[in-house]
Amino acid sequence: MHTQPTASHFINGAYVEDTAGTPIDVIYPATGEVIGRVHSATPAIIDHALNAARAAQAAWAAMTGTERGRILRRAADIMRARNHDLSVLETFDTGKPYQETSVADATSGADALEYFGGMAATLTGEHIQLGDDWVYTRREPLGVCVGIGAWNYPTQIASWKGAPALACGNTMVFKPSETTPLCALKVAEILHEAGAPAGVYNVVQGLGDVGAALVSDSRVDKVSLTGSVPTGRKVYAAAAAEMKHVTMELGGKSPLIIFDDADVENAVSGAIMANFYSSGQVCSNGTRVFVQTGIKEAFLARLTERLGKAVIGDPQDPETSFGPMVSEGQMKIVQGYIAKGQDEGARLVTGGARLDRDGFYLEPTVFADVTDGMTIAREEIFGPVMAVLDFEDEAEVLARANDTEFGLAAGVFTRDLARAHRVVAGFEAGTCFINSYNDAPVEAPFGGVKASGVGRENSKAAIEHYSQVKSVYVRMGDVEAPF
Ligand SMILES: NC(=O)c1ccc[n+]([C@@H]2O[C@H](COP(=O)([O-])OP(=O)(O)OC[C@H]3O[C@@H](n4cnc5c(N)ncnc54)[C@H](O)[C@@H]3O)[C@@H](O)[C@H]2O)c1
Ligand SMILES: C[N+](C)(C)CCCC=O
Repeated sequence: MHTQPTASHFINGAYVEDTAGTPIDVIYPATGEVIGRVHSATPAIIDHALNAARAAQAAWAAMTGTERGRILRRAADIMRARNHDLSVLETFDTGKPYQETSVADATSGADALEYFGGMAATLTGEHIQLGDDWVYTRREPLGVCVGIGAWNYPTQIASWKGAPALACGNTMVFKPSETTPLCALKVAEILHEAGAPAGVYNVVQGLGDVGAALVSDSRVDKVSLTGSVPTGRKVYAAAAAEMKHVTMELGGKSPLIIFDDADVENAVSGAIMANFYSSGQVCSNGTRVFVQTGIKEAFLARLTERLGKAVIGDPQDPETSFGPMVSEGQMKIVQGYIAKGQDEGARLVTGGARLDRDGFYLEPTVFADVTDGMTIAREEIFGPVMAVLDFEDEAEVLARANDTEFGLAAGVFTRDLARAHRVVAGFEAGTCFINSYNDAPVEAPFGGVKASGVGRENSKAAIEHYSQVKSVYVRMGDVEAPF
């Protein structure tokens, strides 16, 4: 099958193999078939990648922002031109429907490359006049950045981390999730085809042990992780031990509040986008759907009707709108949560079963009459399971929405815009939506508060997390000293 990569790793501008590393099978989630194999990075491969990134960094940073930006923008153009092939690969890697990958993955990666490519030339310090003396600041790169990815958006994550890092003059070693190792290799290939010098963007494969080895290496200046909260705690602690910079894009259990006065059709569309896109495997999903009692039955009836229209099947078929879980393991985790929901007394409105076909397919599932203490209302499920909770008034629902260790995202549907802004101001969440859900344009900061993360991806905010400011005091006259 054409998904077999040329080799496991991309280092110093070339594909590299070391078959001494543990084999990692690439499994197509729609069939369960093994469609490729990579090898986990050995210590020699990790060493090679970090040395390459270290060696390339000074010359990359010495280029003008215009030159670096031109390369990133060229990479964006190549990525867009290859959107079809990259989307097919993303679908093999993740099982997400081509209908999604063709509009949301390589396109989002290209947006990041284009946006930060455009911004690279504008990254400057400032001048601060102090009488005759003055201070100027230099915006400098951090050095070598390590990116570690989750499996739900492999092309997007590799690009969202790589683009701002490279724009600022850093180099990167990226480790994709072991579940989806293929797409990041293409990102590396494209960047180098666009003119990125050897060593500027490298990819190594592996499980958590490879990630941990990268995080604790003294050649690394910054770590950006997309992953679960438990992994985030470990990575943050390891990075802190050496005072490295971090970005943590972690999990969530986000609230979506639907008031009685909301447009039902839009609220249902928002709830679908907040729960069933990518078969529910989205970090920012609004999986605690608080519905005001006056609209509840109309909402549930229309939601069930709309879910009946999901086209579940071969994810490479452009007509398919709902695909499998990424892996058998993830499917089993989600099945465990569905069973827990039933055991704890939630009402199964629709779905709940595994499909009788090859691959890791679960039905879109909705539970109603969920209460705050139930496991499905407290833990991140990362699958197509929506929990609908009742509420009566605004103050009550806001307090319940915030009663969680997570704080990635939150949304509200209402026609009363004053209320919408008031509710959003009260949300303890980093990424919020009014009468919409899960939009993530590159121009907007994306990230979480509380246990959901540290730092922001995308937008101008990301620059703060991939650069540091040096302050230079310039005295124009004599120096006064006490003795
Ligand atoms: N906030 C966001 O932007 C965002 C985006 C996508 C996914 N996520 C989160 O990711 C999770 C799902 O992804 P996952 O199951 O791949 O997460 P995970 O935490 O299991 O793994 C994430 C990555 O970390 C690596 N890793 C594991 N242990 C490590 C260690 N000790 N040191 C260094 N690296 C280590 C893994 O190999 C993988 O590449 C969910 O919680 C989801 O919410 C967050
Ligand atoms: C672009 N989305 C759909 C909001 C996904 C962002 C990454 C989280 O999983």
